[in-house]
Amino acid sequence: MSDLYERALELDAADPLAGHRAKFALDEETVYLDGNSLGALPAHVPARMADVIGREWGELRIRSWDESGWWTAPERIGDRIAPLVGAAAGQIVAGDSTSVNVFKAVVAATRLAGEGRDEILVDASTFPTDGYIAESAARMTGHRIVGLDPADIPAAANERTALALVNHVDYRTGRLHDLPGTTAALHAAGALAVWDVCHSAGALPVGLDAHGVDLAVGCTYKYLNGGPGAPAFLYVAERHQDRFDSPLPGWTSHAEPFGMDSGYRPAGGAVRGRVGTPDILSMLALEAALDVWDGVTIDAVRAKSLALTDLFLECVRAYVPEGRVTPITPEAHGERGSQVGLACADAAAVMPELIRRGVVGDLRPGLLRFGFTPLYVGFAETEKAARVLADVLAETPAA
Ligand SMILES: Cc1ncc(COP(=O)(O)O)c(C=O)c1O
Ligand SMILES: Nc1c(O)cccc1C(=O)C[C@H](N)C(=O)O
Repeated sequence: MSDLYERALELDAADPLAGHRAKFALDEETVYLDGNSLGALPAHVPARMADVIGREWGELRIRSWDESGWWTAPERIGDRIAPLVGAAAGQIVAGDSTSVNVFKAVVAATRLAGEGRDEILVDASTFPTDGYIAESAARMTGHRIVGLDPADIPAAANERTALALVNHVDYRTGRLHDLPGTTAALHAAGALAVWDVCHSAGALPVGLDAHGVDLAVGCTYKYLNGGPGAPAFLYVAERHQDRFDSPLPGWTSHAEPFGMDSGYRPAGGAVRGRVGTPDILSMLALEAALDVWDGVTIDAVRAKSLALTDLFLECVRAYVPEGRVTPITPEAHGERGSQVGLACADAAAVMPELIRRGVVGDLRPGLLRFGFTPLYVGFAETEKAARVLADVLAETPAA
């Protein structure tokens, strides 16, 4: 038995979150390191969905909008997400996709920023959808996009900056960007901070309220385990809500939606971020999935996430043949999210073979990406993943 394997067993034995794995539909043979793309299914969700479909839809039908709480689900679920991202109640609404919420947030931020600020700073390494949407929003609002390394955004913010749209964790490298410092620098320049927290929500403390973030968007199908295509969420800080002017003012964000008024009058609070009819089945699957967080602190999740990624990096260094992979995830804890990216010239051949052998990660161009979900990933399986990776690389000729 290797020293690292023994250490992994000790870490599992001392892991305060170890018991949470049983809440998920996972098999013991697979090492699932793809929760940063699609979180695992919480085991109780199918029974809840059978009730939603069979009774709420099948028997109550239209009455469920009121009697089963369907109508208020977006803001109710927003309040369940809120503590996980450091937000007080009443500031988050669940619904639509992340892409759609990026659009709402960027356009609304230009309106909050007011006249005379004609630049939108965008994280140049952003997940593509944010860049595409920001570019289109900028064309519509008459702003100019300035693409920057997130580390350079604080120094670049000036009197022309309306907002910056930044990813909290880089989807490729797993680098954790400086949310408090960047937000403070943007505010000092009179600009707004819009954060994409897709890769940090449910993985590490975000502190939206504590750090004075203006607007944020995130998805729920990764570390929040909401299911494929689960609704995203939009955070609008309370201080901005009265002036939040949505570019998609659908009827469900109206102050009196069933008044069927031909003139738009926005609802107060987070409801103002809604658009059209909520996707109830996905929404209620997400709501049920959030039960796995009962009694879990995000600090405990963060501590385990760092221990998992530390162990994985150490095992990769110890086991993997020299020169075949290069970690692109920062070593410093303060700069690391909950995933490890390994640059690998042979990634396209290696990842399918890894998956065939039961180690499920993600393939991105030239990159092997492994996500660590502390609620259900253990230490011994993390050590095993590095060992299997080493075997696959040893058997795969270098490109
Ligand atoms: C940072 C980030 N933003 C946005 C998205 C996707 O947006 P959408 O949920 O609209 O597909 C992803 C992943 O798919 C992502 O990683
Ligand atoms: N949203 C996804 C999808 O609909 C299909 C496959 C993967 C995804 C992802 O979430 C990708 C992920 N955001 C990434 O960081 O690469």
